[in-house]
Amino acid sequence: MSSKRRQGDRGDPKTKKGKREIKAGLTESLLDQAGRDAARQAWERREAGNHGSITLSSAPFPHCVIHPVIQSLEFLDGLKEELLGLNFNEKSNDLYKFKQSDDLKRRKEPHISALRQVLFEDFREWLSDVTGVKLEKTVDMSCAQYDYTDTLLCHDDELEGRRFAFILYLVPEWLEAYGGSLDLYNTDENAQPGSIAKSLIPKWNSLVFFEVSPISFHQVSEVLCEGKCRLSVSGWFYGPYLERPQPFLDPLPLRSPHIPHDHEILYEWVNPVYLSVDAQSQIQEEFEERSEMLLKNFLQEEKFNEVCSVLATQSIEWEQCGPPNRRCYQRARGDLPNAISSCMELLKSEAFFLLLSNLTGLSLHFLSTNSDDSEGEGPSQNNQSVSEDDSGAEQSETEQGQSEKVPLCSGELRHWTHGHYTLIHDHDPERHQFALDLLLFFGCKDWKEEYGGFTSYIAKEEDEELLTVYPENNCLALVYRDKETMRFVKHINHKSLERDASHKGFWDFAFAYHE
Ligand SMILES: O=C(O)CCC(=O)C(=O)O
Ligand SMILES: [Fe+2]
Repeated sequence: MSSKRRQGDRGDPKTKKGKREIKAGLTESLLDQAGRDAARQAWERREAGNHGSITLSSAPFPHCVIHPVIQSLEFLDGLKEELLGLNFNEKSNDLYKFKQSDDLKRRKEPHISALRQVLFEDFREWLSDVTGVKLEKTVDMSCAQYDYTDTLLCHDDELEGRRFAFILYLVPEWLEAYGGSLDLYNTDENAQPGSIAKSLIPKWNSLVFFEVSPISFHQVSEVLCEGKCRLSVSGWFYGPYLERPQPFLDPLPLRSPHIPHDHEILYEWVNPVYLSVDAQSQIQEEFEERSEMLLKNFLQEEKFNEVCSVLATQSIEWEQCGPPNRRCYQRARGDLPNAISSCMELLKSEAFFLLLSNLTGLSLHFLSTNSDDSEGEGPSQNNQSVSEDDSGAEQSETEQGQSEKVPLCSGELRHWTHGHYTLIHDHDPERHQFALDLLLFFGCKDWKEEYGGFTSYIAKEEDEELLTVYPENNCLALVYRDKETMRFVKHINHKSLERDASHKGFWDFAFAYHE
């Protein structure tokens, strides 16, 4: 059957219903033998330079821009028309937001077929020759459309067998200010991305390719201009599998036991409606069922307002958190203004651990009545986590062989503004753990869902969304997360600046509590 299909694809187009053959010719520089030899030599020596329409560069990792790449401009117009006629699907997750066409592997449109042929036959042959990598015939290409606020955040493209990534740009005249550049990242001694080393502005009829490697970190920066469509065809060439180095592990956030503080601190800070025994047992019942809870107006109003105004007006030392393939936001450090450090203290206090135990049914304090030893079961057997099918069986596992477990917490004050996000990644030390997540929001007035900045909880492997927490003033979100649950904060896009052009964004206290 495959030979039949191949024949069908390649049947002589001139005679087929008398149609004119559509061919996408490559630029002279790619056909010329002398140019090819020069490019091969330069690639081998990692030498930057121009060879006709080919520009080779080696920093921050080997890549190449070919402009122009296709000889016939008429062909590209036809191609663009066919591409825009395809069905596009909105794609959105932690890493990206853009529109992707149906797979181009089997499309029969004449220009798309011709492009497939020229890229995966003629160009692949050139690429193989120049780079010395034997490339397979595997076709992997799709069409992407990035509009206002779309982005593809920092990633390395690594997947078994991918050796070269390519992108053919079909964009109108493009300016740096439009965003949508292909940014290439520097990497540090741990092969983690840092700053942006180079931004490539997309150009009509240009093709970029780069070697996929453990350091080929890149992003499509957010498109900042309304009404501009960044259209491209991209994909990968496959070859022999390369060994990957061991992944870099993030250090585990520092966890500490509660700090001594009696319940006075609760009466000072927390809305009294959450302090009555009745309210707490009602909340606990609901939490045990749903594993999540939003407590509105959580702090007393004056306290909330005080923290808000300090956040907005007093100087706080913010540290940029990375690496960009994992996160991008600001974390408070150093000496904090009084109102802020007192709020931190509240969340770390013994009284607060007990309050959380009462609100959730988790055993975060030895005085909590939640450890149902009498039934001979683990402390929180009755707590179903946000991932549905959890039996809670792993609860009895001891952590790092500790015989006596002390409830612990870690937490930080974070600032969220345009361009910030967190990503799900395989080497998150917080993954595969049970935890009670706490988020408490400030400065979110008029924040809209379309800005991003919400926290999404998803089930591992499936892209199924379990729960989304939207930033909301003085709202305390509690989520019991299990080993199968992952979370991310959605990229905050350019629209967020319509709310406050001064990049104020919002703030949250983000804590995790472990039984
Ligand atoms: O469109 C671009 O410039 C890059 C696309 C990309 O990195 C990808 O699709 O993996
Ligand atoms: Fe990529």
